[in-house]
Amino acid sequence: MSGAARHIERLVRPVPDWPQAGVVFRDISPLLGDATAWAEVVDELSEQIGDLGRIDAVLGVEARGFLLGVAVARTLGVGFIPVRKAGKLPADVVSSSYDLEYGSATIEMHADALEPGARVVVVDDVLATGGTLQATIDLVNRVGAEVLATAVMIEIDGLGGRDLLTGRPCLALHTF
Ligand SMILES: O=P(O)(O)OC[C@H]1O[C@H](OP(=O)(O)OP(=O)(O)O)[C@H](O)[C@@H]1O
Ligand SMILES: Nc1ncnc2[nH]cnc12
Repeated sequence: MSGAARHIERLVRPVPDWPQAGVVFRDISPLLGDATAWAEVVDELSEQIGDLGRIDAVLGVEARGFLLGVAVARTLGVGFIPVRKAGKLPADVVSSSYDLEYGSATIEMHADALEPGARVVVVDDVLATGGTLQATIDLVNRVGAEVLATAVMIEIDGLGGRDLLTGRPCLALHTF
């Protein structure tokens, strides 16, 4: 197990039956509060993304995807593009709706956020059903840019996320 995976195993708190019965919520708050562990997680994911070759930007999905995505973008020296829940971005947007482990949502990206042909990586904290990452890939495709890979700290096994995200690498530091 890598150093980052050990930190994730130790510092991500399982909360049973939240936000609804049957879901084990993986709370990253204790990990965010540990500066050394968080730095190692950000550095390890950034290194794996850096190995994929040149990228033009990192995308992250509101809200927890912002925390990791901004840190990874800064580490790699590329820009960060926010993908937000519906109704939050002020200029023209592209939208996509999806289902996740405990509900459904619509996400949006500014229509002019990416040049056609841009090569990006989408970063999030958790991969569960894959609905959020797949909807983000759809947004990127709609503006003519390319998702080289998706990258998460935590993959939740048994929810089909990895099977949904075929066609490009899906990096994950640890699986629960
Ligand atoms: O693979 P999926 O089934 O799509 O689930 C993963 C998504 O669920 C969580 O976000 P959530 O929508 O709960 O929003 P938050 O970041 O605002 O807490 C998590 O941060 C991922 O974005
Ligand atoms: N079980 C879970 N824990 C944390 N975030 C999630 N997003 C979707 N499912 C989740």
